[in-house]
Amino acid sequence: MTVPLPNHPLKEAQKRKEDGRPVGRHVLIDDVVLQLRWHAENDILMWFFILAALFLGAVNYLAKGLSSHDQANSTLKTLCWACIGIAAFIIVRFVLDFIRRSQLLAHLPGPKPRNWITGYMEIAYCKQPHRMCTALAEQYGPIFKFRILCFHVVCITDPVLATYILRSKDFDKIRFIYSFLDPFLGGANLLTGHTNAHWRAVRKGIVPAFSAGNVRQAFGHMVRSCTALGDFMAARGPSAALDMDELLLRAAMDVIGHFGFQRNMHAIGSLWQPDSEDNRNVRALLDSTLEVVQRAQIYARWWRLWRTDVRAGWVAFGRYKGLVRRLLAHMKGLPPQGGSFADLLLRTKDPKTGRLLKDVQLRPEIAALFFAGIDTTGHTGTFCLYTVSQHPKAEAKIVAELQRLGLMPTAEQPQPRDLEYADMSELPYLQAVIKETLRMYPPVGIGQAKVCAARDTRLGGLLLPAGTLIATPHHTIHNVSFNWDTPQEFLPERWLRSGTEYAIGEKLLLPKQWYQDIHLNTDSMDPLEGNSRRAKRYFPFAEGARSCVGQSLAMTSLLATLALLLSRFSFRLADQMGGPEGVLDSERYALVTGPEGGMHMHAIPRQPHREPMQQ
Ligand code: HEM
Repeated sequence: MTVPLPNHPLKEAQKRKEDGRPVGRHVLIDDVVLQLRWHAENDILMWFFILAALFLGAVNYLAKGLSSHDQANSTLKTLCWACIGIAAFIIVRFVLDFIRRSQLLAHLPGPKPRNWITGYMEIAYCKQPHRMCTALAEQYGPIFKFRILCFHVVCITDPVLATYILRSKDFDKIRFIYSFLDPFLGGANLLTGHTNAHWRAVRKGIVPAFSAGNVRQAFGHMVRSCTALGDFMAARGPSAALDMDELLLRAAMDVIGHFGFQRNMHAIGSLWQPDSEDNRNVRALLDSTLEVVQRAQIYARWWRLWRTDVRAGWVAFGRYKGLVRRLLAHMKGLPPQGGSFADLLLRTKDPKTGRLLKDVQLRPEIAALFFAGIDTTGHTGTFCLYTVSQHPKAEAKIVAELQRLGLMPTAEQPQPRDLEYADMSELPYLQAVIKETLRMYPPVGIGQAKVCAARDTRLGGLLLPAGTLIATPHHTIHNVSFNWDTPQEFLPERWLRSGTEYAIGEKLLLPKQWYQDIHLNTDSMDPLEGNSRRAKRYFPFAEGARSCVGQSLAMTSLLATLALLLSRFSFRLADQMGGPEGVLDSERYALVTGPEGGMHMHAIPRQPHREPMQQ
């Protein structure tokens, strides 16, 4: 069906040798040409030859003045011309390839670039590219294309094709884009690396840490941390406009610190002592995590060290790395506890050497866990509180659910019983609220699948030329009118029906030939078809092999946090947020979508409320 795609053409030749397939001369030439093009697209080889030509030219010029050896000069000249020739060859090949790609994709609809050279660059630099993509999908349909510089991007929001791409092994993450994070995380890691043997070893090694048993074990800590957060909010009183985003990021940091590394991060506890060393550390850590996320786009201007924000970004990355080093030292000092994240990671072996991972390999994995877990969970919790505050009927239903479980203070029972792990499965409406919020505000809004084909690839009836980036933007898939009824409405009730995440109806969005050889269906009424055969239209945690490893932890921690906070408080948006329009305006995508400047809310205690816990 689709041509299996390697990430690098040389690897393809190697694989062919390993599989015992012929590696003829023409195949090798093909590989070399592909390799040159691959490098040209990554600029490396082209720049190498251009710089080499310039260098040799300069040496030749100097040598002319200093030496009378004509032969040396002519050798340098020849080398110089050879470099120019190779660089020109790469450029010509690249231009021809670019034209070919443009022609092959010409039949797809898409916005016209405002500027011929940069293409549709504004989507890469705007504050809300996820919303821009959604608007484009409404205008151009389930498949459209745009170009950023020389990169052609095909955006796929059709559920069948998107599900196929996310599940298929033929499409990998594009390292070119993810590798921009590596310097900040200390190297390639579970999140940013290729789907290769190393990734498989790490993923397989740490997956058991996220088992239901381990999440259950961490539950007591989640409850204690959120109760302390509630006590802090109660002490501040209803008139204070609390930045709920910061508070929930702190809660997420506490959960991940404890879950992953059995380390008390004091993120909530230190709120009581704003001038303490602990709070300063947490603030620095929080800032640096935020910096890593919000300033990830810094790569575009990392060298502008005269700019204070760029310098602040670098300082933050330095702090982040310091934290990771301390966490690794802490992990190594822990008694071995079979099954914990720290223990499993320390026992993971490098598939190349067969030895335990080295410190340089462990650090990026630790950084990635913090990076991937804190902002996603924190911002989701924030948007949940926001949506509930805007929908009193939904809030009333959550309150009724909590009341039924005896988790709300009542006149007869002013001190409700403690939240237990078993309650998590008894909160279907609150779960529906979280799912609906993740539909409308998926933190990874632009989606995971920036996958790149290294060879022409057939995707159903669509031929994707080599080098095309494929995006399956989660926000768009979740919010376009052709995938959902009334997508703009906050309707947790839709999640009370089973199978809501699957594409519904017999109707396919595109002509039948677009789906050739893709054996996924959109008939959600057929229970005989396994879920793996059904097309999805909901991917907050992505899908397939590269889906979120921490989703069970995230969902449990969100449920517990929201149940505890909503049982004690009712939330009202602070005036300074400027109402729903202001919140919409503040939304900012920087790898993760969050409210820029925080989400300020008043926490109004429900009567009668608990006594604040003594710190
Ligand atoms: C509401 C919360 C969360 C959401 C919506 C979320 C969403 C996602 C998504 C969409 C991806 C794929 C991203 C990409 O490949 O570009 C991802 C990957 C990942 N997430 Fe999460 N995540 C959440 C919480 C967490 C937590 C709590 C952890 C760990 C403590 C975590 C750890 C990871 C890791 C390690 C990956 C990379 C997995 C791989 O490629 O093998 N996430 N997450």
